[in-house]
Amino acid sequence: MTAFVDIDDVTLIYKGANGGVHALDRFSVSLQKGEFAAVVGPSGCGKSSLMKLVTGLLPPDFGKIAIEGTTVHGPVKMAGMAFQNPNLLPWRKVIDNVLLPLEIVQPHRSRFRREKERYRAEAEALLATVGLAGFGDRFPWELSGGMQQRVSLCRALIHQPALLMLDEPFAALDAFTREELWCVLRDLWQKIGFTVILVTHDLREATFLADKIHMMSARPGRLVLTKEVPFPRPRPIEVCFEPAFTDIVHELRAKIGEVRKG
Ligand SMILES: Nc1ncnc2c1ncn2[C@@H]1O[C@H](COP(=O)(O)OP(=O)(O)OP(=O)(O)O)[C@@H](O)[C@H]1O
Repeated sequence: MTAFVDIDDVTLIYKGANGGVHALDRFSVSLQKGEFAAVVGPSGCGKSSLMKLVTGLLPPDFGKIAIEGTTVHGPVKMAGMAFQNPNLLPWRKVIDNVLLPLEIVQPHRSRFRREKERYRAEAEALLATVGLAGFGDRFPWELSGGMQQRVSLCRALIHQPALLMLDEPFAALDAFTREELWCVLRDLWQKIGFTVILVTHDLREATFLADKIHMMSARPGRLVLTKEVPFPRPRPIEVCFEPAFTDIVHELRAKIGEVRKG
């Protein structure tokens, strides 16, 4: 079966003085449509760089990336993105933050004025799905960090992207809110069925959410391990307390400890 995302033998070197920074080295991973993949690895190993390559914000020096069989040569419109910082525009109401990509990305952009009411209804429905019904008219600064991150997920998904790219989206949240947001993401993914690449430092997060966990070496990032997570779907949060879950987290932690030492 053709991979939905095919990262094929990519190398990335940031040019600069002293020979530049060798960020990724011959990295290959592929994802099937609808798959949930997590990428973990030591700090600075090239995880965010990989996200930039997959979304077409940077070209690889060697190797190639293809999405649905088409080689990526520039920004990938079918991707939604969310980061550690929710990056909401403080002068726009929550609903207008969620609607922002539709004002930018075609074909929505040319329809936006004419069909604004329909788009608003879709945004309200998405906000309700993440537990923010009735919050559309608030401003971002009236919301907690966890609520802002829910808005950021809605903004990433409003144009119905086939691919969702998440770069440590829950890292700044407290442990309890983080687990709530894991469940929000799990439910959105199960309901909508997009493909996900999640970069995270949190091995419990990766094990709870992902179908497969890809571990990178210290820089330059190479693929050192792919771990399939065997727990059936839908996964209740209680799975995190099962011995088999803890075993996987320990196994990953031990491996990261080894690769950090090089
Ligand atoms: N624009 C850039 N120019 C030069 N070097 C860069 C640039 N962006 C990243 N790097 C370097 O490339 C390497 C990989 O960075 P990257 O941000 O991809 O790592 P990361 O795994 O996401 O890090 P962390 O886990 O700390 O967020 C680092 O050594 C970083 O300093």
